[in-house]
Amino acid sequence: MTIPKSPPDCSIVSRETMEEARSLIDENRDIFSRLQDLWLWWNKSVNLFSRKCGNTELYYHIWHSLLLSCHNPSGFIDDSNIIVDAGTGGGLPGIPMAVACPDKQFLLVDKVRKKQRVIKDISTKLGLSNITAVHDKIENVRPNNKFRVVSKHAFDAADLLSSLGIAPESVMMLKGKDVFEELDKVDEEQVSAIRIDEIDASFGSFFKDKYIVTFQLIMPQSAHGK
Ligand SMILES: C[S@@+](CC[C@H](N)C(=O)[O-])C[C@H]1O[C@@H](n2cnc3c(N)ncnc32)[C@H](O)[C@@H]1O
Repeated sequence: MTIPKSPPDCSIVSRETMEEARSLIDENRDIFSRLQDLWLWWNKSVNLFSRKCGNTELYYHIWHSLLLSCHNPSGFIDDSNIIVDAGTGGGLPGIPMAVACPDKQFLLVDKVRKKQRVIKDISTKLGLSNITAVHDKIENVRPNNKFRVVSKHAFDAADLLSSLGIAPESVMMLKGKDVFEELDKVDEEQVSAIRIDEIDASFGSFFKDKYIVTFQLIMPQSAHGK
């Protein structure tokens, strides 16, 4: 397996995927608008986003998150019904993904207890019964069925892969351009394939230098227990 070292090795997230994610926001305008209100309310007392964060930034956070639902590189994404959001913070990408995929179960994991209070409150108020808030380190999370992991701006790629308590089917991360340095540290024996897709910055400056990185793992679940 070759680990991509620099942007020229990347594919581009397709325009169809970008548009599909944007359409999901339009189709769910009411619930996302209530979500933004709840986030802004909670952000006054719990540090979820920067203090300057407003509706425009939250709109792009939602769009970024939905890209992780819509992006489906052939052969990389499995049919796992459980999706673990590692380092979810205030619920990104997990809450928007749970709105977009009501048939999947989402475990939103964060090691900070007060962030889990936020997730529980928002899930209840929005009626999202497919979200479970998990207050724990990702290292300790061990779903008992096939699962995949998503994560947005929360972990160094190599650190996340080595932290997982048991192996998911795949790991998909939204990352900045620092990902290329992080890939140097990835254990090649842990992954069978890596794919990197650059997000099309012609959709706006919030997409500049953003990448979706997808890993297929080869470690058998039983052999990776810690
Ligand atoms: C920079 S925030 C990103 C939050 C969110 N994903 C977003 O895009 O806004 C990183 C989050 O990861 C959580 N975190 C860091 N290490 C963790 C670990 N080992 N297990 C679970 N959560 C962790 C932190 O508590 C924090 O809420």
